[in-house]
Amino acid sequence: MKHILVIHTGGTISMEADTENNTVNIGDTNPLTKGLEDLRKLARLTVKEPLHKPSPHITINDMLELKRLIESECASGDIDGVVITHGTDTMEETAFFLDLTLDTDTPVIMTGAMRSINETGSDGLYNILSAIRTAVYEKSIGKGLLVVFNDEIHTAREVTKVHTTNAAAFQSVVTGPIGTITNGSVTFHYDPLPELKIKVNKITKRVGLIKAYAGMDSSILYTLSELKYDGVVIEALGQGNLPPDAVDGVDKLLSNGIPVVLVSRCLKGSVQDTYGYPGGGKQLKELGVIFCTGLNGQKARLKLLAALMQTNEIQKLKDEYFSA
Ligand SMILES: NC(=O)C[C@H](N)C(=O)O
Repeated sequence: MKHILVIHTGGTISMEADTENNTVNIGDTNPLTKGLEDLRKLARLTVKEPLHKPSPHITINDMLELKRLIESECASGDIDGVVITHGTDTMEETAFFLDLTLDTDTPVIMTGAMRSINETGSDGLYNILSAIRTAVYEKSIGKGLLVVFNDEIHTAREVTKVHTTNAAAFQSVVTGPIGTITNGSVTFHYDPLPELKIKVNKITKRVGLIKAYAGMDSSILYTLSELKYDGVVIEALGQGNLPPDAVDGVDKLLSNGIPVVLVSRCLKGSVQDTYGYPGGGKQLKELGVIFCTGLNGQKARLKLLAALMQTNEIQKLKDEYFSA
C-alpha cells in the first residue's frame, strides 16, 4: 500500500454550515481529521494539520510553511504522494507557488470543496478520494502540482477558479484538464509543459497587482511607486495595452527601478507589442515593461515575488524568468 501524506489547511472542505444563521463557518476543530476512515483502504495515510484557515486568510508565509513541511516529510523517502486540502478562493495561488518552488517528483495533489462537510451534496470527501486516487497513480509522478476537483485534474499553471459556488468551480481555460477521473480510474490526456523552478526559502518583497480599465490614469501606479513596492503586475487590456494616461505611472515605476510585469486581463491569448498608439504594447515594451504570457495576474505576481528574491535587475528578470 502506498503511503500518502494528507495535509489539511482549512477552507470550506473543513467548514460546517450553520443552518440557523445561514452562514458557513470554520470551527475549532477540522471535521476532516476524523472523516478519512474509508479512504484508508486506498492508501496508508499520515495526516497533518499545519493550518486551519479560510483560504482568503492564507499568506505567502503559509505557502512557504507548506513547502517546508512537504520537503521535510518527503526527505525520508517514505512518502509516495501528498494530498493538500485547501480553501478554493486562493487554491490556484498556493498551487502555483508550490509548483514553482518545490523541487520534487513526488505527486503533490491539491483539492477542496464548494460545499461544507454537513451540507447536502457535500463534495469534500469525494474530492479527497479522487485526490488520493490521483496521488497513488503511477503516471502522476513528475507532473508537478496537480489540482483535483469534480472529477477533473488540472495543472497548477493552467487552473483557475471560474465559479463562485458551483461544484465545477475549476477550469484549465486554455488547455482543458490534463486528466479526468471516471469510475475511480485516473486518465491523463497530455503531458504538462516543464515549469521553471525558483529556489526560495523566504519572501521579503512586496509586489502589487492591479487591473487596467477603460479611462485608467496613473494615480494608483504613482502610489505604488511612492510606497516603494518592489514590483508591480498589471492585468492589461487585450493584447497588452493601457490607456494613455496610465503610461506616465508605468514610466515612474520603471525609472525608480521597480519592475512592471504585464499580463492580459483576457482569459486566453498572448501579450505582444503589436499596437503602436500611445499606451499600446509597443510603447510599453520600449519603456522596459516585462511581457508575460500564459499566467493570470495572481500567478504572475507570485512568480515575480519569487524571482525578485534572486534578482531585481529588470533585464535579468525578463531574460531568466519571464522569457517563455
Ligand atoms: N469553497 C471554498 O473553500 C471557499 C472558501 N471561502 C475558502 O476559500 O476558504
